[in-house]
Amino acid sequence: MASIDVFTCYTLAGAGSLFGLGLISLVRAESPRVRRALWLYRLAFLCLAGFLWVGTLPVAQRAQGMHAMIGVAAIGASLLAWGFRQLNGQRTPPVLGVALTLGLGSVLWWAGAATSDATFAVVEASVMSFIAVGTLIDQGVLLRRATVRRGGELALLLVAGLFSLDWVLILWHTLHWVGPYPDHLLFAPDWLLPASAVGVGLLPLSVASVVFAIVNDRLNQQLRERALRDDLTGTLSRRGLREHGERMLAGQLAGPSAVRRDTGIAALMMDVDHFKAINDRHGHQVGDEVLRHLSGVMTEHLRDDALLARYGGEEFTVLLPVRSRHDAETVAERLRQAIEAQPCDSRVGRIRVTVSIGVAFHQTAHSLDEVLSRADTRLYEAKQAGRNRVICEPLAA
Ligand SMILES: Nc1nc2c(ncn2[C@@H]2O[C@H](COP(=O)(O)OP(=O)(O)OP(=O)(O)O)[C@@H](O)[C@H]2O)c(=O)[nH]1
Repeated sequence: MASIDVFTCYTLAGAGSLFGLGLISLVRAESPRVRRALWLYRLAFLCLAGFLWVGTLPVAQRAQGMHAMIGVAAIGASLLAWGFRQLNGQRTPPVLGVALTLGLGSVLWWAGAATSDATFAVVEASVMSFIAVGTLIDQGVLLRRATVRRGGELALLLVAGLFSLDWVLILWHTLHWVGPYPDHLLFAPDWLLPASAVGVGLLPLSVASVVFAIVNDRLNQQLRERALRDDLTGTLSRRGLREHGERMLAGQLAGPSAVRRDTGIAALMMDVDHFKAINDRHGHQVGDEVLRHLSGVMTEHLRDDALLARYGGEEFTVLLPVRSRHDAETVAERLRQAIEAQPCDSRVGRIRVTVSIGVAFHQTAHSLDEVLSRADTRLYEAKQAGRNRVICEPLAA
């Protein structure tokens, strides 16, 4: 005899799904993609909440109730898998998602109504194994491709792994089953039954809490990122430059801004020439347009590995990995020329802008403040020398 009543676990699964529904409804997301994912999770938990109904049926009606519920549970599990894809930015065409989800549920309802109990059991175990293993593979591939792996996503992968293992074992035992048809419909030997039942019971609970944690974690990340951005231009703010810049200097940035062993870092301090005159002549709003235009031109001409920040009023800073002093000077000169060549098409017409740039190099043991201050000194020299030019610190500096 199994030491645990499977129907108690089904009731737990139903209650856990309702809890999950409540938990997911508490999450607020800004991105439409995440909002769609949350709707898929809500629908999934609504389907799985049907287990609560089965748990409360009189014993004589439970088998029939389970036949109906297993189709709904397959729809729920399929929606969970679809929700995870959506959460991770993978586009699943809605037609495909709906067709697969309803298709799997229909196969089970058809098998429950039109085939023998033994055939239904095999179809049930096959469909659930297909969803579980498919989800596991899909999540594994998505996480392998992801640039950042966080604990929440790995926890979800672990849940999918355990769920898959459970269903593959159930499938194997169902195919080799001899004996009467169990009314709880889990074809597993006594040693596996409690684990499978608890697994079914805990799946919605664990998925709901992990998804809740993932979405909240991303929201916090977004808020943090926003705090590091400048509202007007969308470039890094001074605080953002400090945070990302310190990490770039320490060689801790991953992705395109990672600094390789053979590269140094150049700091460019750039100031718009006679910006006050633009404000005075056309007003602050046009001045703001010019600043947005400048950040657009610079973003266009900088590689992905550069950090661009608005350091203050009309002063911008660029930090970028370079192989040599010559490279840094080339990048700075390219930016200066691009800005000079591309006037700002503002509401009052075309406005020509030039910039002065000071360049310094990061050497080991130099702090961010120190290297920025050296670049600032060169910027001052560029202004003194007549503006619209690049001045680079000499090699020995
Ligand atoms: N529109 C706008 N203007 C700003 C902003 N922040 C600072 N400013 C203006 O930028 C101007 C900077 O002027 P100055 O520091 O005198 O320098 P400049 O006129 O560019 O002259 P040089 O730097 O010497 O070439 C000031 O008029 C500030 O009010 C901003 O966010 N938007």
